[in-house]
Amino acid sequence: VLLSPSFLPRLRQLSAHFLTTTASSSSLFLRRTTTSTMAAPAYASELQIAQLAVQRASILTKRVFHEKAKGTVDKNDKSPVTIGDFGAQALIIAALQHHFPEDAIVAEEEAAQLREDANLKQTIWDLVSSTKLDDPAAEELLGGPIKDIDSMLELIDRGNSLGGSSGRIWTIDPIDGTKGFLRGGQYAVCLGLMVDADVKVGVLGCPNLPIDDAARLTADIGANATDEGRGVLFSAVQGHGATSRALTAGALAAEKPIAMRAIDDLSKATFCESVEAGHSAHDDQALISKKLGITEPSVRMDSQAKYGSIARGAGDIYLRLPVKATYQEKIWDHAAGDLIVREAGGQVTDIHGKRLDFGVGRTLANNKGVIAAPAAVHDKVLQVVKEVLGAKQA
Ligand SMILES: Nc1ncnc2c1ncn2[C@@H]1O[C@H](COP(=O)(O)OS(=O)(=O)O)[C@@H](OP(=O)(O)O)[C@H]1O
Ligand SMILES: [Mg+2]
Ligand SMILES: [Mg+2]
Ligand SMILES: [Mg+2]
Repeated sequence: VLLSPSFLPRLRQLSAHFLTTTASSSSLFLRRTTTSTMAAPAYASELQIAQLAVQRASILTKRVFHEKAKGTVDKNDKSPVTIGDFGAQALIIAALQHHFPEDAIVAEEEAAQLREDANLKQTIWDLVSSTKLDDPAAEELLGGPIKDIDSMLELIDRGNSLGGSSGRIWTIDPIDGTKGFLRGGQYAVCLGLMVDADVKVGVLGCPNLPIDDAARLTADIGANATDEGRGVLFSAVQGHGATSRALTAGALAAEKPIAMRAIDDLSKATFCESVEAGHSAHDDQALISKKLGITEPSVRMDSQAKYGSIARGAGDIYLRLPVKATYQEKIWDHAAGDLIVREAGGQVTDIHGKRLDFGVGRTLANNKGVIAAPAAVHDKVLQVVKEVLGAKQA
């Protein structure tokens, strides 16, 4: 039984519990916990695989980021998708499939367009098949390379789950902030695990954010910026706090706990919002900020890098007020960020004060907009949001 093929994934899953990385070395070490009865930390294996999978996918997105031609195609909804989005999704799902083959996956992209375009498919395959972690043990832990081009397409389409309120469901945004990615700004590789609709693990790879948690919040990475001093991996496990570490190309770097800034005077707060005016209502957000007494201009930044930034105290408030009443936010745009902010001492709700409900499908159909702020001041921010939006409707 132990050596039967069906047992292998479970065996890998178990062994991952006993694998841990060390900051001082670029390789993974097998480290046994002291007694066999000692419980592994909650979701330790899921966290480690998620972090390494996001790191590996980030290597691929960085390669594409530095290319002038990013292989952009338009999706049905006219939003852009690049070879980086498809490639990163394939690599993340390959690692999840290797370790947790029974789990459902809700991912943003699908392979339909690639099946019809041989060149596009080949370009992505060239990229995917030549991207690996530079630490052999870590790469092997993720299951190594994808077998062939057809397997790659199948893996991309494994992300087609409809989601729901029960069981284990991963959610992936292979490149969040694709428009920022194309503009040369911030973007994030996002992965979350929900169990019965509750986010248990959240990981965000932000290749263009400064490694330094104390760096001033800025969306601008500067023309001709290099990767020097950039690249952060944010993580959280429910009930275990949030951390940041340098994003590497191999084994995991040493982690540091992160926390939101304690702000007693809201006028000193910094708030961040989307770059695209079509994604959140800049005018309403400006009014709210003014009513809160905030004097600093907002920092406009693409992607869930906003959640990571406020979680480490580089900013304080993230407002995402709806532009269109009909738009439903996607679960992959929020799951990891929601957990990371809450584990860092924040609160995240919609504009009605409801927690984000990840259990109703691929979208946040029960929510409108997002307000993320330090727990102590969230109510005050919510109150002002309600005043401003209420006055508009009156
Ligand atoms: N109309 C509308 N309203 C709200 N949100 C929308 C809308 N259209 C798209 N999207 C989603 O926005 C995701 C990017 O969010 P950002 O916060 O990065 O926006 S912005 O680019 O900075 O403006 C973006 O994620 P990616 O597609 O992964 O980039 C979309 O899922
Ligand atoms: Mg998109
Ligand atoms: Mg997104
Ligand atoms: Mg995306």
